Amino acid sequence: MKAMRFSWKNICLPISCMNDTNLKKTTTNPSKDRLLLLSRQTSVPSRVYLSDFSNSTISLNDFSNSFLTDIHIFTLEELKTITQDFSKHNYLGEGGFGEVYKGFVDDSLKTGLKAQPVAVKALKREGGQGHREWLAEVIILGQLKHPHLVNLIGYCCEDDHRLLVYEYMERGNLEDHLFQKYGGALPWLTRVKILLGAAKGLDFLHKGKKPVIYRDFKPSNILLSSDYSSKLSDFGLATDGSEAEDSNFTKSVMGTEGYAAPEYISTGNLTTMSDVFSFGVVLLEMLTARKAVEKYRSSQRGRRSLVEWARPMLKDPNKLERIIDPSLEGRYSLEGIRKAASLAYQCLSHNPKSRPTMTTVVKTLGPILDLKDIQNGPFVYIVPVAGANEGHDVKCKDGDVKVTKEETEKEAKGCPRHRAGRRKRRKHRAMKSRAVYSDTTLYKSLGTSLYTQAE
Ligand SMILES: Nc1ncnc2c1ncn2[C@@H]1O[C@H](COP(=O)(O)OP(=O)(O)OP(=O)(O)O)[C@@H](O)[C@H]1O
Repeated sequence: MKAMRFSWKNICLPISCMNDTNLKKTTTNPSKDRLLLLSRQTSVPSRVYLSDFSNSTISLNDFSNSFLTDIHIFTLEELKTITQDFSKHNYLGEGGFGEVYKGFVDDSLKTGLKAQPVAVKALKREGGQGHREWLAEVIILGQLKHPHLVNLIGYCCEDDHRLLVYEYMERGNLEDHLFQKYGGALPWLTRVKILLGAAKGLDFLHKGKKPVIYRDFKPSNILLSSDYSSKLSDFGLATDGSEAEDSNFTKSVMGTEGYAAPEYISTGNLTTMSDVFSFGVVLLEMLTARKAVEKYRSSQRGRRSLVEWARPMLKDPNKLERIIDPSLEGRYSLEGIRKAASLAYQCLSHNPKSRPTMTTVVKTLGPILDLKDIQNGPFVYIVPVAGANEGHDVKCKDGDVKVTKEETEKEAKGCPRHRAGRRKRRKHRAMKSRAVYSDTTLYKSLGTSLYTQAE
């Protein structure tokens, strides 16, 4: 999905990817001196930060990439080969950075390269923001390795071409699953498992000496493996904490509408608590299967914030079930839902200091995964709502189209929906009906590791 970014910072770092053959061994630039020192290190190097590059004309190619962990440098020709010249058959999608293609690598391409499918992201060459984003991905993902961060396998930096090569994630991004682009509605425990993994990824980022602030936490940036293990991707907007000390670092607000913390939008002050707020938004999306920002032609202002709409109901046990994704068909632990709603409420606090840390979020979500008092209803087919964000208004069982009770209640509570063309949409949806699997079904088919806390 292309992000709807409400403001865009375009940092042009004075960095070149061309070899500087005249590079002197000592400079008057402390950042450059630090980089040269790091480049000569043979033992385990200390971490390199984004700010190390900001005042420097030094490039990644100017010194050995000793600080990058297991990162391969590819030529453009090699990446063309593995993606069949970026053919449309290999096309996976497009985001703000550029297009993404599937490829396959093995050690015939580079010695020591594990045989595996990969995703190759190619920077839009006309896009202004690209170089800083590309660099952030290489610097951060090239050094930080964790089971819940997508693995960066390598990069290409040739003339003005900037590409990134990641491990391939079989199930694509969470947004497509949650909003039912394909597959059945995600079962409750799968949602918890995905959230827990993503929370662990954020917690890891926040725990460093200089915390990494991810800044763009949203479902399209959470990738899923075959067993629904989640990994954070898209580190283009991430900041490793070093930039705040840098006078060149602008305080422009970046991110995606609906996910950014209110204090960050109003002051530009970015903290780890901004990520916690975004996590709360995604947690709310997982509970409701509604998008952070919903657009309505019929409503007065034309758009509605999920957070503002749902927040009052999160702490009211009598109202809570009204906002829960009806396609779950009640197949969830009520205690788990209540705990998750209470956690979302805390994450979405206006006061950043009242929000929990990601460590607390992980500790709260873990036990919810163990609550398996989940009802198993009959096997039903759900007709997904267009974008699943206009209200879960239509449910199809045995070919019937019915309007659910929730729909009536939601409308009564000021949750507007499109009326025009509804019949037409139902027909269209009925053709694309998808099965809803119970958690138990997935548990069996994917093995017992699915809902256990492996890491
Ligand atoms: N490692 C990967 N494995 C499999 N699919 C991927 C991988 N990385 C990206 N994709 C897919 O490529 C498409 C584009 O992803 P990308 O991360 O560039 O953009 P986005 O996150 O959808 O949008 P934005 O950049 O605006 O946040 C998405 O469909 C995504 O699921």
